[in-house]
Amino acid sequence: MPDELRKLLVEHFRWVDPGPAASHLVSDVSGWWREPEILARLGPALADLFRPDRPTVVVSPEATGLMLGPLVATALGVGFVPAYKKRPDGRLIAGPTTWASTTSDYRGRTLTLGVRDRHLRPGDRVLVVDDWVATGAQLRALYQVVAARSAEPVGTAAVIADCPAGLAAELRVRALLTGREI
Ligand SMILES: O=P(O)(O)OC[C@H]1O[C@H](OP(=O)(O)OP(=O)(O)O)[C@H](O)[C@@H]1O
Ligand SMILES: Nc1ncnc2[nH]cnc12
Repeated sequence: MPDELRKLLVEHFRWVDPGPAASHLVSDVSGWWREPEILARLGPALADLFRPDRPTVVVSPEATGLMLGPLVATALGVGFVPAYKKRPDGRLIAGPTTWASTTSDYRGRTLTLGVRDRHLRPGDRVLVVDDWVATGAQLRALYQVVAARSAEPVGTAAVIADCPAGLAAELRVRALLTGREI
């Protein structure tokens, strides 16, 4: 386990109080991108969690995942595919796209996540990468999208697994930190 990196991740993470109207603190991981050592080591550390599973592609949801996923894909020597969230303003993603809706996520939202069809091939071994797993709602929707494209979700590499061990096992989540450590 990369203990030095784990220490740096905790050090450069912030809980932020958005103000009196907010019901809970929000996470701020922006400090991770500002720290060159974290930026250099995070992709390889997450990639190592799944190297033996031989992923052929990395998929991550917007927004934070779009920064993290390419670091992991580069470390694995595979390609990267962004997953988009359907927008309330109706703006479309260009090209045929497979969508799946989430159950209620950690903020009580129901989201619809989509991936362009041409970027997932039958037989692809898909590694989902994200910063945080809470209810697993977004992961479940992404796994549905992957399966609908006849590809296989091998699991999820996350920085923080803030969920029960049973859920992490069911969704094949491997993480660098638990919710209690942050
Ligand atoms: O386990 P869940 O309940 O599905 O929640 C976890 C997801 O929620 C957060 O993203 P968010 O949608 O807040 O987007 P962000 O990356 O823009 O912060 C986080 O980055 C995960 O993608
Ligand atoms: N970014 C985040 N993702 C999931 N759960 C959270 N709880 C607080 N911040 C979070």
